[in-house]
Amino acid sequence: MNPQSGQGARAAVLGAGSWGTTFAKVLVDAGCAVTLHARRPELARAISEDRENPDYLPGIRLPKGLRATADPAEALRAAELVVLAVPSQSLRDNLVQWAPLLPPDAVLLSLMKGIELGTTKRMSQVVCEITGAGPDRVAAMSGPNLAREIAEEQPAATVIACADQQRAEQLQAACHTPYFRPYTNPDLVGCELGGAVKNVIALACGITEGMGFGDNTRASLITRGLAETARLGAALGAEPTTFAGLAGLGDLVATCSSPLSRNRTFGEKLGRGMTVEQALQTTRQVAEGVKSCRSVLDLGRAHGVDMPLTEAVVRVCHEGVPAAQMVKEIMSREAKPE
Ligand SMILES: NC(=O)C1=CN([C@@H]2O[C@H](COP(=O)(O)OP(=O)(O)OC[C@H]3O[C@@H](n4cnc5c(N)ncnc54)[C@H](O)[C@@H]3O)[C@@H](O)[C@H]2O)C=CC1
Ligand SMILES: O=C(CO)COP(=O)(O)O
Repeated sequence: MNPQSGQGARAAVLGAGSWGTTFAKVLVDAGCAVTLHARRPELARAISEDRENPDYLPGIRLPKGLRATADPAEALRAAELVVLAVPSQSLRDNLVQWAPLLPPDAVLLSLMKGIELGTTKRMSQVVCEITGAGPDRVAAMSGPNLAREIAEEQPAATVIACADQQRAEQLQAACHTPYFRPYTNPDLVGCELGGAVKNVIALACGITEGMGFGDNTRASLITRGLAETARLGAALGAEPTTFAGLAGLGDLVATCSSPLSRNRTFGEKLGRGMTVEQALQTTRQVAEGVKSCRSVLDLGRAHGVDMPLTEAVVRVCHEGVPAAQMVKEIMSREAKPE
């Protein structure tokens, strides 16, 4: 990648779901040469030839310059920027297969918002572990970025987090378009935690929405959700200001409020009385919080951080506790100062 500017970079986007496809379009619109990797050849063909991803972004016209392939080696050939956009819990398996194909100096950008089950690692930590890349080559993007709105070119901002400021600026230039405005932030830990925990809080918001509660409930959950995210961040060395920014409050507000959010929608189904299994059967795209609520809680416990909302979501999603009982338990916790 051009050391001064990432503009015009040769990029591979791995994962042709709703966000991978949308971000591939952003990169093309910003002037990059992009190849998108889809698992199924018929989807790769539809993206390249019909210029549509009918499974994940029906009705969105994709740019002419966007090529897609089902062959990861072809996507990765000579890539300077490699974008990872698969579900968090499948990153490790996917990356083990892709690692031998990665060009040695490529910059690796994670779009994922989750914490790995079992290891409690953030996605950038998994990327470093599997690829051997140092922190100067690994970045994460996070912010209020509901894919469909961005695919429709509705204005939005985001954060590119990387320990190396020059790298972050390269990536910023690589994806800056008239409708997509990236900021940089050196706080990778805070940005990744913000993205992962907001999915859990969005599930909680969906659950209460499904039970018929209104805006006071949602605002209370967003605010207390932010408090527990910031507590976790403090324990893990994140910058407190990150949580007041796009990757913290910004993403929480968007995800907890939008009917486009898969996590909120999933929660709504639980709040209306579906079981997790029933809700999963009606969900095609990933709702990361359903699995990550457990790894986020494990991470909190490992660092002695109290995360009552995350714990409540784990109890509803994985311990069979009815949503109404969960609300009662949360509301009757010991009274304390804010
Ligand atoms: N969709 C959105 O609005 C946004 C999503 N994200 C994050 O980006 C990441 C990717 O999300 P989306 O593209 O939305 O997900 P999606 O569910 O729309 O697509 C997932 C993609 O990963 C592929 N994949 C590879 N291995 C897989 C496996 N083992 N199981 C299931 N799918 C597999 C699928 O074929 C598909 O192309 C997630 O961590 C999500 O939280 C972040 C910002 C916005
Ligand atoms: O991360 C997102 C918005 O920033 C997308 O949220 P969902 O995964 O809940 O759809």
